[in-house]
Parts: sequence; C-alpha cells; structure tokens
Amino acid sequence: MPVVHVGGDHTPAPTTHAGLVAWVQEVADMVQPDRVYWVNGSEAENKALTDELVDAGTLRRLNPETFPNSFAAFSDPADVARVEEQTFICSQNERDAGFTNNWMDPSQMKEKLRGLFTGSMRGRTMYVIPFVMGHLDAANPKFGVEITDSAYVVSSMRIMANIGTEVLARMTELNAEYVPALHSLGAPLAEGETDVPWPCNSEKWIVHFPEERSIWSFGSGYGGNALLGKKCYALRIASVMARDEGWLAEHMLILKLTSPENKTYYVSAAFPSACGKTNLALLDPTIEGWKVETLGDDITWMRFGDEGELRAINPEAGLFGVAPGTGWLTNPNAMRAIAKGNSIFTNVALTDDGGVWWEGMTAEVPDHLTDWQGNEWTPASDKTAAHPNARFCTPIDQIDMLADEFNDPNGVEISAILFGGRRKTTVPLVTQSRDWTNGIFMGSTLSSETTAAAAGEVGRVRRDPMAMLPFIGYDAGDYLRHWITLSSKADQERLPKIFLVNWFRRTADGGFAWPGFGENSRVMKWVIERLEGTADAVETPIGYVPTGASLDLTGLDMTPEEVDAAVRVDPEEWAAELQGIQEWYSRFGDSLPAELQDQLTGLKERFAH
Ligand SMILES: Nc1nc2c(ncn2[C@@H]2O[C@H](COP(=O)(O)OP(=O)(O)OP(=O)(O)O)[C@@H](O)[C@H]2O)c(=O)[nH]1
Ligand SMILES: O=C([O-])CC(=O)C(=O)O
Ligand SMILES: [Mn+2]
Repeated sequence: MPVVHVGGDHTPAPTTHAGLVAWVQEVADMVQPDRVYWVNGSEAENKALTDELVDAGTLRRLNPETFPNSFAAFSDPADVARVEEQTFICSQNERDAGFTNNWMDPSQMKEKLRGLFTGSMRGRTMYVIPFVMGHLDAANPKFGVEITDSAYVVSSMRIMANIGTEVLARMTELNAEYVPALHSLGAPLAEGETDVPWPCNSEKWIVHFPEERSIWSFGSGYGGNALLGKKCYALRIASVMARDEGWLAEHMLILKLTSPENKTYYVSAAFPSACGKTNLALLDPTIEGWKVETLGDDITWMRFGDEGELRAINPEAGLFGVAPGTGWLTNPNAMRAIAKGNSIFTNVALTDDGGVWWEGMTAEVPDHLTDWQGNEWTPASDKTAAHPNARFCTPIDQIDMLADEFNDPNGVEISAILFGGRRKTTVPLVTQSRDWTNGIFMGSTLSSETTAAAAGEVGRVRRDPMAMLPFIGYDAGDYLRHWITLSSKADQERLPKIFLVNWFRRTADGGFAWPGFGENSRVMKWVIERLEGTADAVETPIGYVPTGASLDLTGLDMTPEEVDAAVRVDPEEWAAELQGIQEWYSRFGDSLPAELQDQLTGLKERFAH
C-alpha cells in the first residue's frame, strides 16, 4: 500500500462510519492542514514516517547493530514532561471536577480552544489514528481516534496502542462510539518556512470534556500530554466511564507471581509517576524459586466479575518508561526488551557509536557523550547527560517475561493491591491494611515526593490518592466513594488484600533504608505469605508490618537493626503525618466519604492508646 500523504491530496476516508467522517471533516475545516492522512498502522507506513522524521531532524536513527529500528528524539527544553498546571477537566458543573482538578466552563474553554486550533495545522499533515485501548475483541471495545499533526506521535502511538486498519474496520462494522482525541503541536508552518526538529507552542492546554468524553490537547509533543490514549483517555476519561459503568481505571501495574509451590497470584500496584511501577512490573527476583511475569506497567482497568472477583487488564500495548535508573543491574528485563529494538527514546544522551545512554544504565560511565540538549558531555560535566524524565517507548511484547494472560480479554483475578509512594521518612517498607476499607483509607492518604515526570518542583511531599492525583477525571471525593461502593459487588472472601509500600525510605546517613529493585521480591513473598496466612506480622496503629524473622532475608547483607529501621513505625513521625492527613481530608469538604473520616478517627485513637 503506497503511503499517500507525502505531497498527496486529502485521501478519501477509508470508512463509512458517518460520525467519524463528519468529525474528521469538522476538525480539518478548523485546523486547515495541507493534507489529511488516515493512519493504517502498517510497517511500511511506519518506515516512511520515521524516514521523514529522520530527514526533518526530529529523530536520530540509532546504530542498527546495537539498537535495530530504533530512534532518539530530543524535545524542546520547555517540553519535557506532563504539564499539570495546564491540564483541565471541563465538566458542566465545577463541583464535578473537584478540588484536585483545574476547571473552566466547557463552552468558554471550547471557544478558547477553537481560537487556538484554527489554522494550527497549516503547512502540516493531519494524521487520523484509529486506536483501541485494551482488546479489540473485548465485549465492549474502548475505541478512540487521535487526530494529530505530529508524526512522532503517530509512531509512538503505534507502539503504545493497537492502531490502524483493523481497528477502523471493527469500529466501522460496529458503528462504534469512540473518544475523539484532538492533538496539535500548535506550530503551523507558513509558506516556505523551515521547520524546527521539535515543533511545539509555549502555550499548552491539555483539556478533557468528561460529559462529551472528548480530549483537546494543544502545544506539547511530549508523552502524557500528546499520546492521548494514555493518561488523557485510559485514565482521565476512562475514570469517568468507569464511574458511570461500575469499574475502575487506575494508575497501576499488574504482575503475576508463581511461588515455589507452583501457585500463581496476580498483584496490582499503584505508585505515582516515576515511583517504581515499571521496575516492579519487570521484577527480577533475588530469592530462590519465585517466578515473576508482567501484564502491565502503568495503567490497569479493573471490574468485578460474575463471581465477585476483581479482574484486571492492561489497556496499553507498549511501555513509556523512565530511562534514568533503568539499567542492567537494576532492571535487566527492561534492558533486554529495549535491546530488541523497535524503540523511540526521548531526551536520552547519545554515545559516540550511535547508541543511547542515561544515568544508571551501566555501572561504567562513558568517557564522552552528546547530552540530551546536543552538548558535549564528559563525566566531569555538572549536568546529567539524560534529562531526568527521559523515556524509552518500547512494544510490550518485547518483554521476555510477558505473561500469556496479557492477551486474555477477560483479564486476571487480582488477589493483592499495593499502594506506594516515594517517602524519605515515616512510611514503612510494607504495611498490610487491617481490612478493605482501611486499605482504601491507605490509598486515599497516599503521599509521595514530586518527580520529574511532571513540570514543576521536584521532591515536595504531596498527597496523591491511589497515585491518581493528576489523573482522576472527576471529583476526588466521588472517586473515593466509587471505590467504596463498588466493592459491594465483590465476593467479600475474594476481595484483594491491600498493602502500603515504600521503597524510598532513607537512613540517617541519607542512603536508602532498603536496597529495592530485585530485592523487592522479598516483600512480594511476604505479601503472598500474608494472603496464605503463613507469615508473621506485628500489629501497629497503621496496620501489620513484618517481623524481622518473617521477611526472607537469605543472602541479603542487612543487620536486624537495618531491617527494623526499614519497617519501623515512629510515633513522632506519625504525629506529623496525622496532621498532614487531617489537612488533606479537610480539603474534600462534603464530598469525603464518612467511612474514610471514621478511618482517620480510628487511626488517631489507636495512636493515642
Ligand atoms: N531506590 C529505588 N529506586 C527505584 C526502585 N524502583 C524504581 N526506582 C527508580 O524510580 C525511578 C522511576 O521508576 P519507574 O519504575 O520507571 O516508575 P513508574 O512508576 O513506572 O513511572 P511512570 O512511568 O512515570 O508512571 C527510576 O529512576 C527507578 O530507577 C526501588 O525499588 N528502589
Ligand atoms: O504520562 C507520561 O508522560 C508518563 C507517565 O507514565 C507518567 O507521567 O505517569
Ligand atoms: Mn505513569
């Protein structure tokens, strides 16, 4: 099939889906592109697009010997992360966006956006990308169509989701509903104007209309701002669908554990951005006899099944993982997936032999690199070679340890849920909640230090309920209520057990209190043994923490005092924490579920006794 967009005219729509054709026409009339191109998702098409991106200087082709069919992109230095300040939930009523979201009246916002999008694709190609999140043969497939003027977005979406001809055919056959997701770099080209390698706009707007279930994203080409199937659809819009349809859309990984007794367990875990989901999802166990397989590393959709069991799927098809800290020592499974090629790296450093490098990738630091901003770099440089939010975008089926169940539209039954954050103090390595509602309380009060995954200050502790603070598409109190009411559909015996983890606690000398990464398999083993009722724990006011003897520490060079420092519940630290939780809860006003207020009261009482 020839790739018709290069210099061609508008191609006829390859679908009879009247609603879709009308929307594409309406958008084209507004954004006034030079041409409209319907993306088919083929390899030949992707080759033509990446060739073009290489010619335009957006992509650098990497050394095919070491990184086959792989590319590096370098963004505008002002377009390196999600922009939470510019992310909006424009529900009809402000109340429905809640205090955790930015809000503007939807008709006012539409007017503003129409102004920005008018003519915004002049001189460019408008790509139409039909995609599906989750399985195409699911009972009710979740379709979307992203319109974008960025070929980098097309090529990245091809990795992150199922896109193209087959999806469009199914959408057409079902005359299916879909989420219209409109994206523009906001960088029209005048006649004869030469393009820059990373076009974008200094003004950025990431906007969701929850009642309409539509997305408008303007001005950024980066990650969660621009690959609209990911955070915008699969979390913000999907959380609204989930509220209305009785399921959950969560910022979670899914992993499968097989014990030495050959029993299998599925665990999901919610950690904020850049707090360890991809690493835990690709866990390389350091203890004997345990096997780990991956189902997902960032987004999980869950629903209670016919038997009252909680079933989970990963709606994505790729990894958009944090590069720095991902290395042969810490995450060899990710490194093996990346080494197979077919990847797009963004804001990493380049080695002299046409490969990529980032902090933590290898124990040995190269003598010379080109940093993510194109400058010469040596180990003596005072800046990092890769941007701290540099990313690899890699097809998930390149993971050797991908579980077969990834392909099952019915998903897997979750038996434990972990909530975790990045906290230097206060929060123990692992704590089991007292029960389901207490576990929701743990999730609702989750806190973490901010990271480079979002623009703004790094290292400030903030509350991040269920690691969903930037992704809840509606009122946060309603979201917590949804978690509570949904579980009435569950078989209470089969409700997952909920745990709180913290891989990032520090010791007095500033080092990590727990070695993390592969050693987290020891914590996972304790979690499973708690499900089985075979591991000991001590009851504390916040929940059950391991005794030194109940954690498998075989072969680990840690003293009992060091282990104690990792799992300790310090009453003084918790006095400050209770204050923080109190302040957080006061921000919900009337929308905080009474059950959770009761949980806080109970926690305070347990500390007082
Ligand atoms: N010390 C320590 N660092 C970790 C651990 N797990 C992950 N990290 C580091 O945390 C950073 C982010 O980890 P990821 O696993 O990519 O985070 P994520 O939650 O998948 O992030 P998003 O893709 O932004 O949602 C990386 O630099 C990791 O090296 C751990 O167990 N201990
Ligand atoms: O959305 C992104 O840009 C990357 C991501 O997973 C996150 O920030 O949680
Ligand atoms: Mn994420």
